[in-house]
Amino acid sequence: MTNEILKINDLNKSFAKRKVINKLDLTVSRGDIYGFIGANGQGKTTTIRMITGLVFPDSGEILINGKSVFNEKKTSLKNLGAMVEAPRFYENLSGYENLKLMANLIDNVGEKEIQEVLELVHLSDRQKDKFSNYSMGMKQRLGIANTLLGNPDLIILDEPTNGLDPNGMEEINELIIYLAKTFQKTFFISSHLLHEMEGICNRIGILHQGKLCVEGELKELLFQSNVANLKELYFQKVGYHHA
Ligand SMILES: Nc1ncnc2c1ncn2[C@@H]1O[C@H](COP(=O)(O)OP(=O)(O)OP(=O)(O)O)[C@@H](O)[C@H]1O
Repeated sequence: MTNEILKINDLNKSFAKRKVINKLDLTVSRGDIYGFIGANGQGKTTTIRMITGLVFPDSGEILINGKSVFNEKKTSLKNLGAMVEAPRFYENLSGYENLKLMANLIDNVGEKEIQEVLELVHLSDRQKDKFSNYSMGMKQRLGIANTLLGNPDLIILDEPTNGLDPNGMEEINELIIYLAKTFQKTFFISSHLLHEMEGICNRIGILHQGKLCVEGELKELLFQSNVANLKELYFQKVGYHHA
């Protein structure tokens, strides 16, 4: 078992003639809460869609636990749970019914595990409510419950706190930290919310112009760059542009 749970080597992706991802290298180690940070349109979602096998790169390599997402798709993706953009569920089904449908797609996931993941995200007592009646925070938590089905080691969350109020954000952040500490889950979280990321991530990578302009342990990066926080680090590395 490799300590590098996610490894991206020399990844490239263009749409029409626009290069979005340009020689991207990235490493996530087991146990990290990794913040994948970048401004709007820098290619975070595109990268995540490539990691989850939804989009094909032009070239390069993505390994999960040392297994290629493109050459060994089934084995590599078995160890991955992902919530890409907003979680998509059936509005007229309950939270439970939605999870049950997702669980049916995964080998060896039964009733017990569905109830366990609902408990973990604090939705047990609302599992029979229709998804359409859930608050945004509840919808995100159901999305995270879905990523936990099948007990993967690596969880990818694309902007998990986008649109949530401070209380909803705190709930999601606490849940991520709890799952990482209690079940040794590794998280790869994309966001442009610097303060949020600083609060939960041990390691970060800043995506700028298609590649990482900085990657490493957050505390070390702040120390080495002689800055007080992630926001200062971000502007030091990326620069400040008037819109
Ligand atoms: N299928 C597609 N066809 C053409 N262009 C695309 C496609 N998907 C993404 N792009 C373009 O690629 C660039 C990166 O988009 P992406 O959604 O990956 O960025 P992002 O960092 O996730 O941004 P945001 O924070 O706004 O979600 C954008 O310019 C976008 O318009």
